[in-house]
Amino acid sequence: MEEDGFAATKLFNQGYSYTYDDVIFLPHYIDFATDDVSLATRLTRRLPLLSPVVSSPMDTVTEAGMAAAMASLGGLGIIHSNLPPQVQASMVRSVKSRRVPLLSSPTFKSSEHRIDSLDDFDSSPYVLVTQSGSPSSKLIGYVSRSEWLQLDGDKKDARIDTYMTSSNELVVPWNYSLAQMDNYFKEKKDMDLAALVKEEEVVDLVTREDVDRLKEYPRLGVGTVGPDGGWRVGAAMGTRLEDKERLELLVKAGVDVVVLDSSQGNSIYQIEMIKYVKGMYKELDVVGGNVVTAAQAENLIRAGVDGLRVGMGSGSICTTQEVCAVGRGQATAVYKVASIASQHGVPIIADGGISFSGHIVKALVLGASTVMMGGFLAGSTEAPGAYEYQNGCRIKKYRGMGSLEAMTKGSDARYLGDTAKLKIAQGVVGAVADKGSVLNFVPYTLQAVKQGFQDLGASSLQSAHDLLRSGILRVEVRSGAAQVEGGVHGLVSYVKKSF
Ligand SMILES: NC(=O)C1=CN([C@@H]2O[C@H](COP(=O)(O)OP(=O)(O)OC[C@H]3O[C@@H](n4cnc5c(N)ncnc54)[C@H](O)[C@@H]3O)[C@@H](O)[C@H]2O)C=CC1
Ligand SMILES: O=c1[nH]c(=O)c2[nH+]cn([C@@H]3O[C@H](COP(=O)(O)O)[C@@H](O)[C@H]3O)c2[nH]1
Ligand SMILES: [K+]
Repeated sequence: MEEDGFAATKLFNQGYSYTYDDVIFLPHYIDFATDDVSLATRLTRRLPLLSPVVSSPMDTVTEAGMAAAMASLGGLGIIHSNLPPQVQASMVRSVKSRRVPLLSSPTFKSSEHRIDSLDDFDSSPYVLVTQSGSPSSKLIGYVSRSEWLQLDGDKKDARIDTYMTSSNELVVPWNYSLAQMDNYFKEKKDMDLAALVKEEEVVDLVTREDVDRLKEYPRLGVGTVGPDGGWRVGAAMGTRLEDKERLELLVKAGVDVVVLDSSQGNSIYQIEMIKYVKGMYKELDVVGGNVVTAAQAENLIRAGVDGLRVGMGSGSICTTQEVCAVGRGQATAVYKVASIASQHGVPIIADGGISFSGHIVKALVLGASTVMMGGFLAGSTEAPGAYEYQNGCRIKKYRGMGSLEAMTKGSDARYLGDTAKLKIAQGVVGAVADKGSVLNFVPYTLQAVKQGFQDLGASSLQSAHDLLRSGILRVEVRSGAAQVEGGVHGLVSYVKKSF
């Protein structure tokens, strides 16, 4: 018999380090509709997700806004740790105190205060007025940016209570969903904002305009909701002594999972930290990594991890393979680590190197339970930072956590900044194009992933993994020419619009 394609085990045991673009799956048999594909999965042993997508713990990718949006999509955000532990913990709290994927962080004032300048409206079109001027007291009114701008010069400097709109009707429960917010605004025709209140504290405000914008995007499902009715959220931490204090604050804030953030997780530092976390906080799942080999994975599994993060040097901003000559092609890394982790029931996160939906299909079929993305999400509205213009293009900054710039900001200690003077970057600072809201492009991306699964005859992640391991699903390596052929070619010009 002529062999038609290869079983994955044959392909990945030939001494090559393959990346996603090197490999291609051969189609199998379709006996179900695209919408019958379920991408439901687990991030860790005990954390179920409806969508297999996770945002990277990077300071240009995941803060509270991204984490809330990822949770609303059924995925999860991991808040980076390149900031003081108190600030990271407050972001965790912020994500967990809302059920609409919006974050506006308004300025709070008391009625005797004055509005100093337009800066008070930087983060929100409204300033909220409470009895004491802090979020944890009774809401008595608000001032909108446009109203304040229309005031005469002198009036602008007057006490807020001389011109604010008084209202005691603005308040809605913190856990109102988008649909409930929409109903609220439909009923209250003359109201353009509502304040989310949790345990006597104003956690944020939602405007009619926000809700109308979100309604334009693909419909959200229930999202990743924890037992307390709030979004679930993860946080990154390191393996130093001071990270134990960070961990305590994160746990107090209600963090659902912690990720030990390192490029080479198979270290005495990480193994000790895994044991510490598992010993101290039995209910908390911990992700170890990064790893790219079975031996690394086995060590961390033995130490007690609940999930593994896979990838070394595959990230779009990574220079680790160039600088340190260590790493692995991401397709091989995912396949090899999944082979061992699946025997222990430990889910793996394929981290880095995702540029489009096909890469997600490859990662998931090769054994990952979720994909972690940095660059793919960094140009979105929800990523931290403001848009800028570069050569006429609207962009956002995206940088490696091992870039000199990110190290200087905060991760200095981890880079031996405390003991060594010679800093070596393992990442770059760059920019990515504006992609709009993740609430828009992620659902389309996931629909494309479902189409890939349908072509492979896999109606779920488990079924894809079974087809691959049994050798029914056939794989091949693409030659350089096959990769060119697989892309758009031979055109003078074209426009690529995917949805
Ligand atoms: N996935 C990837 O390919 C890569 C990711 N990165 C990202 O860059 C950031 C930093 O990664 P790393 O430099 O690997 O951070 P890291 O914190 O693991 O390591 C920094 C240095 O500190 C040392 N160290 C850690 N804990 C220690 C302890 N308790 N006592 C003494 N020394 C200790 C490590 O051995 C290493 O030399 C992370 O956000 C990571 O995700 C960086 C490079 C590659
Ligand atoms: O070599 C590196 N130097 C860095 O400075 C760096 N910062 C982040 N990361 C890793 O890259 C992942 C994101 O990759 P993508 O942009 O391809 O999604 C992330 O999730 C990380 O695993 C780094 N790797
Ligand atoms: K790279």
